[in-house]
Amino acid sequence: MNKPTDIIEQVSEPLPMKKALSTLQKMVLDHANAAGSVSEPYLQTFSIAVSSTDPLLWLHNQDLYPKFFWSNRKKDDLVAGIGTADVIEYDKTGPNNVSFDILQKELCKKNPGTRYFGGFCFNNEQKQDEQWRAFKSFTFVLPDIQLSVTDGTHTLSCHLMIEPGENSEVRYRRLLETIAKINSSTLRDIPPLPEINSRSFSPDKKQWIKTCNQILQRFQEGLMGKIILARQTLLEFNRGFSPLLFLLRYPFSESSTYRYYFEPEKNTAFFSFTPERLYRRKNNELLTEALAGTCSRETIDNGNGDACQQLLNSEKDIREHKFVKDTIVRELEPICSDIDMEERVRALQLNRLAHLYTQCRAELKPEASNDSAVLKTLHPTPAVGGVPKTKALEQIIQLEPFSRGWYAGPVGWISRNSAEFAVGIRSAVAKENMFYLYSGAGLVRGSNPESEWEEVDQKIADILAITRQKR
Ligand SMILES: C=C(O[C@H]1C=CC=C(C(=O)O)[C@@H]1O)C(=O)O
Ligand SMILES: [Mg+2]
Repeated sequence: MNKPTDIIEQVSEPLPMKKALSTLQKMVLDHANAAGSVSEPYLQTFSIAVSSTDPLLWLHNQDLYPKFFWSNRKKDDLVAGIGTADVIEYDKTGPNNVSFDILQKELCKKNPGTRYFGGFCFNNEQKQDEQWRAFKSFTFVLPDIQLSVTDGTHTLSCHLMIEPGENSEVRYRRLLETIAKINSSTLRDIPPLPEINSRSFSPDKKQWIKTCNQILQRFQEGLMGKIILARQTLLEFNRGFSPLLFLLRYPFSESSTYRYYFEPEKNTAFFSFTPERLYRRKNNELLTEALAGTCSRETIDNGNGDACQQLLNSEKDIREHKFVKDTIVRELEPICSDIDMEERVRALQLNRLAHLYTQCRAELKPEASNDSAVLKTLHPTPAVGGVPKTKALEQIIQLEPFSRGWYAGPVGWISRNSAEFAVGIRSAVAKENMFYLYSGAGLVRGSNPESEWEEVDQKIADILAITRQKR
């Protein structure tokens, strides 16, 4: 057998889904007959062009788990995946750096020429609330089957991982059974969401204001420069349903956000509509950014004002942004040979919000051209943590009345030489009929607790609007 990743591709005109599935089965079967044993992890990828299919609808029509979905901001890289050909996961409390190293080490062993999709919790030192149980400290999945859309080209692939000492025949048989379970129907029926029974906030507004004032006092004492405090909004629906409905109903065509979804068990999922990239790496080339400082259209001139202009003139938001920008540059210095952070701050217009935004390109030193080094350096930026970092992280655990789980953690994909991680904000974790929404706001000297409460409301407004759609 060849090593370590074999890519078996059938080059043909795009086939309709049903035909593509049966052709994939044939390709797998042909290789199953030549199977042998392996001395190191061996990965096979089979792929075939398939005719245009909406990956979210396709995912919605499947009844296999886990499920995931990824779309980058430009929407030229979409992937829907199901099942596990392989998983790299970890579930012990401890420093984030340990998690990053473990993922890196396991990935190196497999050296995959294809992508694993997953995420990390925000702070693995924190004991997590029950709704996060299925997500673990981190989970990265190589799916059995995936439908990807890259630059408009649709590809159906399946993966097969054989570990040393494993019976490869069993693996092939299992994969063939999984392909046989794929539903090729293109049903477009997207049911409305059920009714909401109750909604509650943690902390409530009174407690939020009290905590913010405590923090403002710390700023006065010169103990801290910035901290991001988050809120949890709990929605209780009158019955359980597929959280994927939130993605199917998200008005994404108008917004330049990532869309991330991971459903490890049926109806238990984490999803995020985040505008924020943590980084994109290709070999030693790194792209990252500072995104912090917010203005919502609704809050100026009844929605008629220019949120971008307002933001560029806001001294408090510029300062809030600068903490992130300066920290990124300072922390990248030891691991980069070249850093090019944009001088000028721009405003980025989203659906209802605008953010201050600066892009950064950097070249990683050879010894730091790996994702563990980059994750340790960048996560969490002061767009979700604070300054100084360690102090802010301690305060977050002490002051927030819930655990963050994967909220604000790195979510995305990783492979042998490249990776892309978004920051899992504007997110929710769903467990049957309970949906926990998370969002936060950066506090700096001069922040107004009431306005920060409203800023968080605006940040989850896109998700909440979906619950009000009638059909
Ligand atoms: C922490 C969040 O947003 C961050 C990203 C952009 C703007 C932010 C702000 O202006 O406070 C936050 O730092 C969140 O949405 O949960
Ligand atoms: Mg802000």
